Formats: sequence, C-alpha cells, structure tokens
Amino acid sequence: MEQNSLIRNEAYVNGRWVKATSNKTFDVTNPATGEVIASVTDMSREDVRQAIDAAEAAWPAYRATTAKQRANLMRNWFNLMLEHKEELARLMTLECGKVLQESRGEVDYGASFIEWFAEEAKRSYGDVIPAFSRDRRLVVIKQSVGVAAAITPWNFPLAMITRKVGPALAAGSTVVVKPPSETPLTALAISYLAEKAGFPKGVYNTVTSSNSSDIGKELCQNPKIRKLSFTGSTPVGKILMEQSASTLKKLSLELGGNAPFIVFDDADIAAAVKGAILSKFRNNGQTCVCVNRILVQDKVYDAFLEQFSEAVAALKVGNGLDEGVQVGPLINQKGLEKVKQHVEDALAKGARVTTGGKALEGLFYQPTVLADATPDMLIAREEVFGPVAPVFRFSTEQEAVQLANDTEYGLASYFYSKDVARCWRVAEALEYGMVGINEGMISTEVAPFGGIKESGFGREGSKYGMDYFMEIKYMCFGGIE
Ligand SMILES: NC(=O)C1=CN([C@@H]2O[C@H](COP(=O)(O)OP(=O)(O)OC[C@H]3O[C@@H](n4cnc5c(N)ncnc54)[C@H](OP(=O)(O)O)[C@@H]3O)[C@@H](O)[C@H]2O)C=CC1
Ligand SMILES: O=C(O)CCCC(=O)O
Repeated sequence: MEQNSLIRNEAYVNGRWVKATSNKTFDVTNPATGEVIASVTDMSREDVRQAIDAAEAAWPAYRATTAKQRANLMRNWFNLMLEHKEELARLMTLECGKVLQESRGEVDYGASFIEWFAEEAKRSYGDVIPAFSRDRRLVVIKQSVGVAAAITPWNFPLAMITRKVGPALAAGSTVVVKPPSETPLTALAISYLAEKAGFPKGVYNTVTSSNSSDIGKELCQNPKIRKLSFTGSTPVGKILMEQSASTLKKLSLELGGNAPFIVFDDADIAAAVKGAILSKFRNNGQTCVCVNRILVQDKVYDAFLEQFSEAVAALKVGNGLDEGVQVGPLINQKGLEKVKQHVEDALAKGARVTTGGKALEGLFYQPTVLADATPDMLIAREEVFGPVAPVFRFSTEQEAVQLANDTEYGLASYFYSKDVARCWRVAEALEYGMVGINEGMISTEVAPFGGIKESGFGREGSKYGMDYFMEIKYMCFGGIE
C-alpha cells in the first residue's frame, strides 16, 4: 500500500475530525486490485444532523463576511489543492480507478471551480429598477441561500464537490458534503485542505456513511438545509426530489445522460474519431457526458467504423497508477455487470463486435466497438457507463436529429460537420443542455454545465453557477420626497 499524507479516516464536522457515535467504519477498496485502502467513519442520520446544526450555526457569521474575505479563503484552498496535486491525483486513482493522467487533470479541473467562484464572489451584483412612482426606489440584491448540501458521485471524486461548494462558499453559504461511499478519501483530503486554508469552523463539513439512503433523507427533510445539489443517477435524483417536497428544498439535479455523437458525411473523419475516443473513453466511459451512441451517416459509415475501431483497439488497459495506461477498471461489480448485459443484449439483437467485447480479470473490460447497433437495443436507451461504443447508421440529417432526440435524457450531445449552416441547424435542433460541435471535450469551469428533460435541472460553473446558491431580494424604499 502506498503512503499518502492526505488520507483521513474520520469525518470533518464543525472544524473537528470525528468518528461515528457508533464507532462503525466502512472499507474503501481499490477497484484495480480489490485491496482495502482505508476504513472510514460510518455516520448515522443522527451524526449527520449534528453536522447540519454546525453548518447552520456557522452561517450568520460566514454570510456576513465580505466577498473579498471569502474569495481569499477560497484562493488559499485553490493554491493548496494545486500544491498537493500529485497526492490528490494518486488518491483519486487509488479509490476510483481513473488513470493517473486523468486524475491529474481532474485536480486542475476541480480546483478551477474554486478559483473561478472566488473571482465571481466579488461580482454578484444586484439591480436598481426604474421606479413606478416618484417617491419610491426599487432595488434588488442577491443573498446567500443558506446552508447547502452536496451529494456527489464517485466518477469525479474531487470536481463534483468543488463545482457545487465553489459557488456555495462564494455566495456566503456554509456546506455539508456527502461523498459517495466508493470515494470518500478524496473528499476528506480536500476537507483537510479546506481546514488548512482557514475556513472558520462549521463552514465546511464532510459526512461519510455507507447508508446513503438514510443520510439522503436527512439532507432532504431537514429544514435547516435550504439547498441541495446532487450529481448522480436519474432514479436517485427522482427519490431526492420526492423527499425534498416536505421542505420545498431548492434543488439542482445533474443526472444521467444518453449522449449522441453524430458524424455527418461532410465531417473531418480523423477529427471525429479523435473526438469520439476522447469523449467515449474518458474515465473508462464512466461520465454522464460520455458518448453513449455514435450515429454515422451512410456514406462515411465504413470509413469511420474502421478508423475508430483501430483507435479503440490501440487503447492500453490496466491499473491507472501505471504510466501509459489509458483505460482503468470499472468502479464496481454492478458497473461491470451492466456493461456485460448491454453487450450481450446488443449481440443478441444483431450487433457485431469489431474490437473488444470481453471481460478481463477483476473489474476490467476490453474497450469495445459494436457495429450495426439499432434503437431497440438496451444500450440505445440506457447509459452504459463503461468502455463500449455502439455505432448506428443513418441516412438523412432529419433522421439523425430524430434518433439523437429519441431519449428521455438531455445532457450532452456532439456532432461533426464542416457545413456551417448545418452546424447551426443541428445545434439548435438537439434537445440537450450542451452541444459539442466538432469537439468531443466540452467541460470547463467557464461554461454552464447541466441538462434538460430527465437529465435534471440547474447549471453548474460559469457566471450562471452562483445564482443557484443565492436568493433574490426585492427592496422597495418608499416616502422618498
Ligand atoms: N450523472 C452522473 O454523473 C452519474 C451517473 N451515474 C449513473 O448511475 C448509475 C449507477 O451509479 P451509482 O453510483 O449507483 O449512482 P447513484 O446515483 O446511486 O450514486 C450517486 C450518489 O448518490 C448517493 N446515493 C445513492 N442512493 C441514494 C439515496 N437513496 N439517497 C441519497 N443519496 C444516494 C450515492 O452514495 P453511495 O455511493 O454511498 O450509495 C452517491 O453519493 C451509473 O451506472 C450511471 O449510469 C452514476 C454516477 C454519476
Ligand atoms: O459525469 C459527471 O458526473 C459529470 C462530470 C463530467 C464533467 O464535468 O465533464
């Protein structure tokens, strides 16, 4: 087991490192080896309630700080993350299997939300509205929403936390973070760095538990939490929304996707292959914006399939800590079973493997391309969340758009074409929150990330991100002569 000075086993509540009242712990394992990395505090609902109380108690003083004071704390935290980049990256690879190169990228990406929102804190302007009578003055200000909770997924152990707490902390909210039981160590490591950055006690809290459904109920039903931001599967998002009804909690839900990747016959095929590899195999296919369906126009179908299959066959699979590895393991057995089921179903319905198609040892699966995919296959309807790329065929632009939109999801979409008029037409017709045009990698802190339809609502990152952690207050001054 490698040493890592950032490993913490206890939860971080009210500026202290705490055990569960029951003293229980749960194990965190390395998906590449099955080895137990650490045992982490297993909190109960009652333990979490104490963290919420601490966050609420810390809110009045924290919201009263100036934007510049908050920005300075965030800047310290950002710098500490970058100082500890290598250790954070290795920890992330250990607990989620992501290849080291991508983990290093995630530290930069995750930290960028803290830097961005530290800057945005100073720009949360209000408005002065022209008054409807001479003796009034109408002003709008924005204020922190209150205590914010974040429930985050294992596929981005760092960035999905910072993308939520960045705007919250900038806006003057205190936070309670509930990381997934698969990857609590990165979350605890950045809590340690938040402590070193100087956030006052109770402002930043991280609760760990193996009982996410119980903790989820507390975070939804406790009226002290005013805002809940979640990234994860659509079914869990729906549960959280139902549970939040009793407190009319403000929600941001960033849920599953079923991203289409359309290659038109006027596309640069080499560029399309490169974009498809980037988007499909990022984090071994385990991101909500990963390509799920590749749609290729008749005339270029064979050429694309051949070049793409060749590129996929060349991907190096292995332990993410080994240099040169491009594709790591699936996160767990459930994830692996889903991949196997999708491939079996596709083969039974007439798909053909051009490369891959087999499970390897442990949680590894060969990067796979399935030709002749059709809309009746499971993989066309559900996100595979793994290294399998089904390639569909279409004839006309209208058919491509119709196929692309034929899903309840609406997160990311991509297409390749050199025709400018078509680029505008198709981009506008795609029912998705995000569109990559001749580009397979669209995520950045400066642009709004989020979906429509059953991919959820709310936007993260960008100048829009803070609005989801602020309330608008209208003030009407009367009696002004
Ligand atoms: N949009 C996205 O980015 C993601 C999408 N997914 C999709 O979901 C599928 C399943 O992955 P999975 O990890 O099970 O995703 P989940 O949606 O189950 O997990 C995401 C987060 O929600 C927590 N959680 C799970 N159930 C509840 C609940 N009832 N109340 C409150 N919190 C809860 C998890 O905690 P814990 O892990 O401790 O149970 C984790 O922190 C994937 O195959 C993929 O299709 C998954 C992850 C991210
Ligand atoms: O998969 C996800 O949960 C979304 C993160 C991906 C990204 O930010 O690009």
